[in-house]
Amino acid sequence: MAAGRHGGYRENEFRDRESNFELSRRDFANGKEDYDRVRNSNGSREYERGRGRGDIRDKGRVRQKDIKEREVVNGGYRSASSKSDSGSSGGGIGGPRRCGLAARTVDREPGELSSESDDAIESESQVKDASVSKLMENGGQSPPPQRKRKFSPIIWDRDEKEVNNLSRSRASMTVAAALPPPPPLPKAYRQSPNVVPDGGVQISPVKSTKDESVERSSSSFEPPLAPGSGGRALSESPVELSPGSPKQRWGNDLEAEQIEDDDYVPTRNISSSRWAAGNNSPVDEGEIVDDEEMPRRRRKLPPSESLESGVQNKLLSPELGELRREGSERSRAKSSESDELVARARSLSGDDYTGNNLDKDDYMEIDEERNKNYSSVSQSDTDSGDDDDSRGTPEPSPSALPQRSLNMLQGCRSVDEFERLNRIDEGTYGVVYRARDKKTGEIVALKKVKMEKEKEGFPMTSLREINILLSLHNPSIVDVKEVVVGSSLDSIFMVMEYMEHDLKGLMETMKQPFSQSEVKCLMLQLLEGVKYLHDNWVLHRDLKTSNLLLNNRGDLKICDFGLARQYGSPLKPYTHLVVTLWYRAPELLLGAKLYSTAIDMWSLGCIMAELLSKEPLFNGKTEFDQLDKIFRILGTPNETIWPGFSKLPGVKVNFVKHQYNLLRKKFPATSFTGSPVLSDSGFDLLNKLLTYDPEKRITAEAALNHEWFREVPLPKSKEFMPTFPAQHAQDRRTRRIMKSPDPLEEQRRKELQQGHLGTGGVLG
Ligand SMILES: Nc1ncnc2c1ncn2[C@@H]1O[C@H](COP(=O)(O)OP(=O)(O)OP(=O)(O)O)[C@@H](O)[C@H]1O
Repeated sequence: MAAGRHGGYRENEFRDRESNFELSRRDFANGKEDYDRVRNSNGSREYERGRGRGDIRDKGRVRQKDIKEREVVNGGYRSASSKSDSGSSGGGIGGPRRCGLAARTVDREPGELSSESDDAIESESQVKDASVSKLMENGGQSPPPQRKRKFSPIIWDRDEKEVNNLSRSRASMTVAAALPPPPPLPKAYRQSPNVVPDGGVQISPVKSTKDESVERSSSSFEPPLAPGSGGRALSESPVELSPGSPKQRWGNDLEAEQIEDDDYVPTRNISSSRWAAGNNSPVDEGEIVDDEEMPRRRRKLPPSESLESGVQNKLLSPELGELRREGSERSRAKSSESDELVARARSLSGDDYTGNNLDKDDYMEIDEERNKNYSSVSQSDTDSGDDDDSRGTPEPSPSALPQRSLNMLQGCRSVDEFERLNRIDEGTYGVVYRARDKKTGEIVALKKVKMEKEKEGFPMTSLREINILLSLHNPSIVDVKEVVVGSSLDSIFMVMEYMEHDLKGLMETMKQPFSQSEVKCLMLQLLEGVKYLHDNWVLHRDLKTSNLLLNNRGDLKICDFGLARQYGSPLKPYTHLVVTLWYRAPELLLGAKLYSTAIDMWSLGCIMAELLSKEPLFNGKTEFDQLDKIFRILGTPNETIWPGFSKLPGVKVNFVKHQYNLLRKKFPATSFTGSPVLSDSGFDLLNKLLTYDPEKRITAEAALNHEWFREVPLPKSKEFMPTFPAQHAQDRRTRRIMKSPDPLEEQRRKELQQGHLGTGGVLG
């Protein structure tokens, strides 16, 4: 399938009248060849090469230019001290090798690095090329010549009543037998399955995505570990460490009181938890939690096979387990309760579970009534509500769930060990606070799981998010350090690294959009994160600018995995109501029965356009309006450019036929009107991300290799990215003037209207 993925794009995609001839001619002449060259180019991973090494000569040169130009760019630039933070993870984006393109200094933007010294540091780079994507490739040296998407995309048939009924009946075991086999994730696997052209599965050795160099590079961004901090890092920003007045104490000011009220949710007869019963009083302010005691409890798990082997071998992909194990201090520093939580969260979310490994004594007694209450966890194990896990993923028996759900939180620290500084934002699934770890002084973000909408148990979206985020380790994915609990078991917080901005909020404050070289820097990081996700069988399904965090060191990180999903695992119907409307792929809008990683790539196209123009590309108000906006800009698709289009459930009437692709008008090569300019190759990438046919849409890996990243202006180094005043003191909600419609709200509305699950699609 992947083999033909991009083959037809150039011939079939609409182009606007002006650019049509030129682009088509170029594309026809060079299209396949270009693409193959880009895809297969050994020297094409320049960005990754550049990561973590920093070209000193170039830096010096560019810095001077940077200083001259800093006035003209949004925000300021980091101080020299932060610039010198070049040993950091990734160290900044090195200048890609030009592969024959001669970059003129005059074409460079501030912070853009030359690739002149690439050769000189090549050998070093081969050691340091630690990005996960690189490591997924053969030998860590160069991409394999024909890397394909690993597994057939997902996949379901919403219309098949039989399937739906079976799903709903949760007769998972029997249904599973009739379904396609799961991705090969048996325990012993240390390999990643790749689809080969003949459709078979090719097993290629998988490298740990968290090898030492990754660790080295990522941890170099981290502040030193505090002695006795359990490996947690000290605050990255000492300014934040001003002693909090009593008013600042968590749950102590007015809002906090309110929050604490909110936090309090009846504990559903949970009486055996450490917080509810075992240790009745919540941990007092200032009280030091007995760190010794908690691990002791946890260690009842047989270490050899418990969570690490049981979970990590089975979950997202074998690599992840290795990642976590082979890690580094940072990985080890993660509390083992997180591991336990992962395992248990997984058990709750229906993943295969090695619960037998748990020492029975580790469980607490739970009466039958609790069992009843907690079986709702299983009931609510749906994908955004309308799908069902039962098709093939064996679920733990309801009677097992309560024990696990209770134990899952045992051993977690209390949220009282954090001082709440301010509320950052509130999303669909949780409120996010900025807080300070009282022990270490580290500034973190705490995402409180929203419970109020989940009458029937712990929200599965949150379990999934916790589960996935604790498993993923990549410089472009926000790091979840641990999970802590509030005054009741219903008050759960994810402790994340704190990031000063999200891109949506940031762009709302910027006077000018990001420059091309800045967009390249951001897109490269984003693509690396998405490639890592897709390589590890995860679809994000809600990529948008508000879910992309940026810190003042130029690091971009993907957050909000509430809608994320493993793909390739045995199967269940997935909702098409994922991805916030503005970033939602046309196949989802049209109710396609199959979807896969390509939906994330469409979102990336929308994000790239938004970064360049500072405006959302398609800001529809409804699904229909969204499609209409897309068709007006890209042309109305048809069978020629998108085979299978006419059979999509949503295509039940004739759409107005917009004949041309007008995208180039929005992003011209040159502009006198202030429109964002984009070179031919940049436009080519944008077009490939916004390709209608998901089979032809570009993959994250191919996008990373796109020539746009090798041409001038080169990607700006992270350390030369502009800095912006931290928005932490503000509630980001107040900055959010426009917010794209929320997919879950939309879903609820639809379900209410329909009274049942429709076939999906705008007209379906
Ligand atoms: N680690 C973090 N550091 C700083 N801010 C963060 C962090 N994580 C999230 N935020 C802020 O909180 C906002 C909401 O977070 P998140 O998207 O995870 O919540 P959500 O409830 O899933 O939101 P949504 O409604 O977008 O799905 C983000 O847009 C971002 O502004």
